[in-house]
Amino acid sequence: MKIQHKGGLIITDLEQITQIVDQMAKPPGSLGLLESQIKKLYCCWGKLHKELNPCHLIFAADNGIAEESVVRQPQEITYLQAQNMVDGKATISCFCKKNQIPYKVIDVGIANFASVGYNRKIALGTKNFLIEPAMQLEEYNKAVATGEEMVLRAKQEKYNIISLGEMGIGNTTTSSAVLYALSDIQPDLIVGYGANKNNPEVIKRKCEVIKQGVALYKKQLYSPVDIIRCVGGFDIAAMCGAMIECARQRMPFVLDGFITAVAFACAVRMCPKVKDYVFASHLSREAGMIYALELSGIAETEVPIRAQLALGEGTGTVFAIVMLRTMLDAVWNVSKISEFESKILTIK
Ligand SMILES: O=C(O)c1ccc[n+]([C@@H]2O[C@H](COP(=O)([O-])O)[C@@H](O)[C@H]2O)c1
Ligand SMILES: Cc1cc2nc[nH]c2cc1C
Repeated sequence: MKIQHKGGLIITDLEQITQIVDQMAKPPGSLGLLESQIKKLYCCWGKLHKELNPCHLIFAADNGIAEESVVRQPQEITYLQAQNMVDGKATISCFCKKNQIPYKVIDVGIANFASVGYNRKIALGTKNFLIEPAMQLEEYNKAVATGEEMVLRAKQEKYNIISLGEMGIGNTTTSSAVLYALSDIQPDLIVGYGANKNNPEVIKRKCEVIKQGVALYKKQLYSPVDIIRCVGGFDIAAMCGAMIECARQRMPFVLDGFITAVAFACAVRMCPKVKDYVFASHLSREAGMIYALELSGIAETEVPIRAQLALGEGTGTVFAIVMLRTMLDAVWNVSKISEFESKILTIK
């Protein structure tokens, strides 16, 4: 890897990137996690970029399991909120616009005959996994291919970092089911309120559904592919495909909350080098978040933001992008500590 720093210095490895950050006029290490993140960013790219050029991808889909009383929200909200995103009227749209982050909404399976954003609709939602597998292998493959396609497009469009978000009523249940099947961590630890804050009935029902669903397919769940296909969702499959494509393209990507973290846990199992490209953004309020991160080897200390967020859509990623963008600018514009020395000598 060769990176050219201002002043013509050629940087050939991580040690030298470290040097640039350490040479900034500040006490060594005083920018904490931002320092290690910026070093990781350059390792991902393997070349000089002075600007962060982010693209935010939101995968939207419905989940058949929503009909099992695991949510209090009507399924139609997936369609309506995805449309709000496209129309600039969702939280993620406002967050992105305010921070000059282009975003794309990709319909991978909203349960409405009309499509929203990029039409990559695979079906009108997945199936209810208490009755039959959430999706067929062919459908899983289509979702993964859509994730890959969107990352390849972003690469061609010269974006140099991807952030991921999702929208789908019922997807905290599919995510907990996937995490349970992947890890065997007990459901009561990894089930949260989702979009139904402080509703204990929902938690109880989610735990039952997850145990029952995973037991139903026990003999088929050998790999993350089987798990996503049987109890997951199109959004999880698409994000998994996107993350693996990011690793192939040397494209760093930013996680949001629980659903993205579960997709990541699957992606890492399938392709361990995905871990070299991931940036966590926040610690979602959803109970399973910490377990999903831990399972995929991300320590709590690597997560920059704790703000009790639990919205999804990729809202937490926006703040992580702003942090990275701000730090990148400082790396190239803060003067060097060595410049103090010459000035002090001059004064003397
Ligand atoms: O990202 C998270 O951590 C997160 C936590 C709770 C809820 N959500 C969002 O809420 C929806 C899923 O909640 P639920 O209760 O319908 O499973 C879905 O659209 C997610 O984007 C997201
Ligand atoms: C209104 C609403 C917006 C959302 N955005 C992501 N998940 C959501 C769930 C609901 C219910």
